[in-house]
Amino acid sequence: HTKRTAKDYIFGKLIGEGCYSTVFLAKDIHTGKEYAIKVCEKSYIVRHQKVQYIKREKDALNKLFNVPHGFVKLYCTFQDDERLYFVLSYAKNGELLHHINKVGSFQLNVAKFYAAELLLALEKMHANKIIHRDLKPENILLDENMHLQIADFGTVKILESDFKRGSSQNTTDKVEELKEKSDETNDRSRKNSFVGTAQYVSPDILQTRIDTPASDLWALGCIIYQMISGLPPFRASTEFLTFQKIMKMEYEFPEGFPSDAKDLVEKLLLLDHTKRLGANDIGDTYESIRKHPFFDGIDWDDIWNQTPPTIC
Ligand SMILES: NC(=O)Nc1ccc2c(c1)=C(Cc1cc(-c3cccc(C(=O)NCCN4CCCCC4)c3)c[nH]1)C(=O)N=2
Repeated sequence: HTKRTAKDYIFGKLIGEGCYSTVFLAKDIHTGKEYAIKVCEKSYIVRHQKVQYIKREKDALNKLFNVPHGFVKLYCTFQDDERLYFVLSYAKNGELLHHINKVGSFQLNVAKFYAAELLLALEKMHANKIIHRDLKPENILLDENMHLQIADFGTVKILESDFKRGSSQNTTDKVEELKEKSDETNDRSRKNSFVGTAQYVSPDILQTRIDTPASDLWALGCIIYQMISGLPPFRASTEFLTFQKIMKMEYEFPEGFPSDAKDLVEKLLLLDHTKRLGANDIGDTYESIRKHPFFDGIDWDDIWNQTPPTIC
């Protein structure tokens, strides 16, 4: 078909907001299919030097298009004078964060299931040399069958092709962005979820400005902790105090936190990214994490075909 424009869609409710984007539910007038259309204001992107982030997001989504499970898909892009449009998968059951908050915290079998799907998605992302760098329950979606889809690749880093797991690359862009967001947050309404980002950001991004897939393993540890306890491990009233807690490893497990889960989280939430479980695994799978007792009973080859456990 001819190149789509905004006129080919009926725009519905607002279903997401980023710091430089707004996401709408939309219906294709020709096919009746529902999509999530991410709209970015060109003026904002240029003014805040986000052009490289938009390009990286498109590159990452294109690289992941043929991965059958675990990610929202980018179907097409188009633009008009003022905006860029990304036509993405609509994950009907919304954000993982909504489901955690709705029930307070997940039963162990539910947390294990979604931690396993998240690990498989991380394996595929990292095998494609993509580091997400902003994994959090707001960016993890559930599709109409309640399977996991990672969204929002606006802060990804795509590593050079000769990159080997266990190594890292220097970068300065992420910390500048965090500072910039924090500056923006100071001088405008707290529209974006910058505090949420602070709660999952790894020490390597905060302190050493190192880009490593192990930053996403840190976020995995935070998300497993949150699915089981209901709250992220590092939380404070401001971004700065949250950063302080992260750098001082100031977190604790609530009474009754399952021991296998506690052991896995402790092996992921390590300041030294090279020591995190999985950081030195070779090949395209995180065997040392898959083999952890927390994941006992997971059928890694069949999980995407299974009916997810009911969240209750
Ligand atoms: N920054 C980004 O790139 N953000 C993105 C990108 C792609 C994308 C994205 C965000 C999506 C976010 C999203 C949000 C929602 C959503 C938000 C609010 C309400 C609902 C909703 O009521 N869905 C119907 C079923 N619900 C399910 C949840 C419990 C209540 C009933 C869905 C569904 N999907 C999405 O579906 N696809």
